[in-house]
Amino acid sequence: MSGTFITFEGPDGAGKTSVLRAIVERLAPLLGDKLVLTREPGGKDSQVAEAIRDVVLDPNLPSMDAWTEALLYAASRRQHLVDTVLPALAADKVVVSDRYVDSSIAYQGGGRRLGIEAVTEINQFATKGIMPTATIYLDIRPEVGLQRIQENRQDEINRLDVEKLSFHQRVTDAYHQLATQYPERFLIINAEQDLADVITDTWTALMPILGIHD
Ligand SMILES: Nc1ncnc2c1ncn2[C@@H]1O[C@H](COP(=O)(O)OP(=O)(O)OP(=O)(O)O)[C@@H](O)[C@H]1O
Ligand SMILES: Cc1cn([C@H]2C[C@H](O)[C@@H](COP(=O)(O)O)O2)c(=O)[nH]c1=O
Repeated sequence: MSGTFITFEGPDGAGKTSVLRAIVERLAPLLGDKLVLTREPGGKDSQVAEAIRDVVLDPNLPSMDAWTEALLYAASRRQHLVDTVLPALAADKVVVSDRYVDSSIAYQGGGRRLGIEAVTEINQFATKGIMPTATIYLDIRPEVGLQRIQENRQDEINRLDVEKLSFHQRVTDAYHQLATQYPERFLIINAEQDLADVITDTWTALMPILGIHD
């Protein structure tokens, strides 16, 4: 793996989509076709991973078993790695992914209470241990993120958005545990600030990783 792999993580409503849009606008003129923006579950140019996304996020499938859910996320991740991430890294590109393994550990390990170790193990199998160079973590209290979603969002509400606050609190607790465990990889951004400040802090954190000088 010779390129740079950056992931964005955070609870629902943290602002990943909004921040990523602004960061990509600034990065695109600098990196051109060296920049690959993708997301999970699913992913750019990954038909199979996108098909799994449709199933795993479908609000009409409330009977889905929690382990089935964890395995589907891991399967989607595997396919996305093979189709998109690994070829781009091999071509020395910068891959920016909206969510990756940490989401499974936080949502399925913490939120669904499957346990951090078990979910890490499933994902080790799926990814062969490929981890990002850096992870931007948009830190927000779950109640603030959920309120943003309720107040503002126009797009679809998925199976996890409708979970209770206690679920989202466990997700956030698991993220904090990961941030403590991997302090060098996790770049923590205060996502409760105004969007412009969140974007500035994210850009400042990314610059040294990407070798960009203002
Ligand atoms: N810093 C901010 N302050 C206030 N509102 C914000 C901020 N960042 C994003 N929002 C708003 O909150 C809502 C959720 O933002 P966004 O979709 O970017 O979050 P997200 O992390 O991608 O959410 P999800 O993971 O649930 O898709 C949007 O309506 C967006 O305009
Ligand atoms: C990768 C991944 C995602 N999730 C959850 C987290 C979110 O609620 C949705 C994705 O929605 P987004 O708004 O498009 O980010 O899926 C998860 O539970 N486990 C995962 O591994």
